[in-house]
Amino acid sequence: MKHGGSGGRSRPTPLLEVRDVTVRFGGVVALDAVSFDVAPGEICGLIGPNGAGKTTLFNCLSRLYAHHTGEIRFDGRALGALPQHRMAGLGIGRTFQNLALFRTLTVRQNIAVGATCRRGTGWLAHTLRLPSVLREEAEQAARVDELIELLQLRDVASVPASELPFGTQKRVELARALAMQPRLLLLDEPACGLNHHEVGELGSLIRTLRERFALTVLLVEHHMGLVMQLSDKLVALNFGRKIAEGTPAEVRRDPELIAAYLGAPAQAEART
Ligand SMILES: Nc1ncnc2c1ncn2[C@@H]1O[C@H](COP(=O)(O)OP(=O)(O)OP(=O)(O)O)[C@@H](O)[C@H]1O
Repeated sequence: MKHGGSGGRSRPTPLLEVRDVTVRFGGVVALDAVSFDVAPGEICGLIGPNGAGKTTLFNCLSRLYAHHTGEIRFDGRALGALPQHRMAGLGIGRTFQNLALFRTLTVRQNIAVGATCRRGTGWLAHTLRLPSVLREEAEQAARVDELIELLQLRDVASVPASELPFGTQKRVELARALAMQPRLLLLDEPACGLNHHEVGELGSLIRTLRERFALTVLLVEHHMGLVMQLSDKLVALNFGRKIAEGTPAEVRRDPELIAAYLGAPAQAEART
């Protein structure tokens, strides 16, 4: 049974609903009427060959890109209707394919930036140092400490991010995203650049984090071993179109997906 399911009878109300989303860059159709749902608590893998549209979809979910048609709903609310500055507090956290850390800030400071994105108190309360502000700051510091422990960053907490190995920087970025207390976590190629041992650890870490923080996860990943063993369901894209959706066992047998990865002639159609 899928995590977050209800005894296999009916699926719960989706946390994320993607409906007929289309994005064009000039003549290139990066996403072509893509639709799928992600249920609360689910780990959904988004797969497809290079240029399939996976990052474009992530960028639409973070409102970095606007979709031309269709609708994206998070917890029942249309994302397009929200001003961009409200996104940070909405409950969608993400990591980036090429890392987006503040390089000169320490590990602790990077993670703390994520925590302050969720600040609920206003500037006047901060100026007056009201008890609510002190309480909030204590809670944020405790969350940063917890994330430093969970992601095994204690020994490097005072080290500038730029001085750390790539795999450690990825854990810092993950911690910063979690500090925002997301309900939906978007992971863009978390296994990229990691060695075999680190990929194994990453799989267990993502599971642990899902349980600990009641997360729903959307995962873009080229590492098929990881995405197949971790995901409750998969959505496969090719040339911007959804070509398959289902459990890993169902999707891995899909002829169109196999052809897309092997580059069969049938898939060589232009997308313009
Ligand atoms: N900002 C942009 N301007 C123009 N074209 C873009 C832009 N972003 C993406 N594209 C194009 O849209 C298509 C989908 O790209 P996207 O990066 O979403 O694919 P992807 O599945 O994430 O690929 P990869 O696995 O290589 O990261 C590609 O043809 C890409 O060149």
